[in-house]
Amino acid sequence: MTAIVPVITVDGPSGAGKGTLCKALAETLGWHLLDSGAIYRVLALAALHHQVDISSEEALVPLAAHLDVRFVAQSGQLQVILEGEDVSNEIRTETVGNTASQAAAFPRVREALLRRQRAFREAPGLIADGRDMGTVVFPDAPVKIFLDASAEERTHRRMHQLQEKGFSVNFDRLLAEIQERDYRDRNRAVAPLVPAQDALLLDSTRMSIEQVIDRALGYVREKLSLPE
Ligand SMILES: Nc1ncnc2c1ncn2[C@@H]1O[C@H](COP(=O)(O)OP(=O)(O)OP(=O)(O)O)[C@@H](O)[C@H]1O
Ligand SMILES: Nc1ccn([C@@H]2O[C@H](COP(=O)(O)O)[C@@H](O)[C@H]2O)c(=O)n1
Repeated sequence: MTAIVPVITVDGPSGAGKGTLCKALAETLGWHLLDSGAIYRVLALAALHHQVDISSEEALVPLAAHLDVRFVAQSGQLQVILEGEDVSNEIRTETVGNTASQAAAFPRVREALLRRQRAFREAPGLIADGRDMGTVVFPDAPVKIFLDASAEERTHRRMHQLQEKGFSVNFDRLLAEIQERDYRDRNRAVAPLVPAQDALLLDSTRMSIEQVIDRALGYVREKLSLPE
């Protein structure tokens, strides 16, 4: 009999700190990492590159089904390769994030990406970062975390992140973009951003990165009976 590979799901809105927490969990436990948002972002970028109409589910489904994307681990970073080109930085803009969220609202687009995401479930375990990891993609995951923070705090975090990369950012415009994306992700008909019923709710608004990691790791160890 094959053992079921354990999954830890971390869902939440943009800028809540999911990627940061997931990376720390993956490194500490030595497990695999799925950044499902990167898949939606790559789809958005492919649509922009190939002038595919982002408002057409019909046009997006074949693109999603045949998406030529690879994730390559290099010096502790995950490189995202689309059609042979390194797009790791290009997919991180708010424009691509917003386009991804429009494409992600289509049920058949989500369906086309489902198997690709589930294929990341490999021994010894998987940390899955996204919006619907605990509710749709891995509903049987033994550990689920929903990581949140206020929209203002998430905007501050994103602003610092973008400024560090040399982009100049307007707080109010960024907040409006984040709120627009939140609204779309939370209110779509399929796989909306909601906590799984059995998820630990973690509001990181007033928590440092270290506090979030400590709290999450404590919860994971308790749920999976792992030693300290
Ligand atoms: N608890 C925290 N306190 C302060 N800054 C944080 C905290 N958690 C994460 N950050 C910072 O906030 C920024 C966004 O974090 P991260 O990329 O992990 O968010 P995310 O939820 O994965 O966002 P997205 O879904 O858009 O990819 C990063 O610069 C990160 O260092
Ligand atoms: N499981 C997921 C992951 C992401 N999305 C959509 O993609 C957008 C970009 O995601 P990031 O985590 O990289 O910011 C996001 O706003 C969602 O619309 C999704 O639907 N499901």
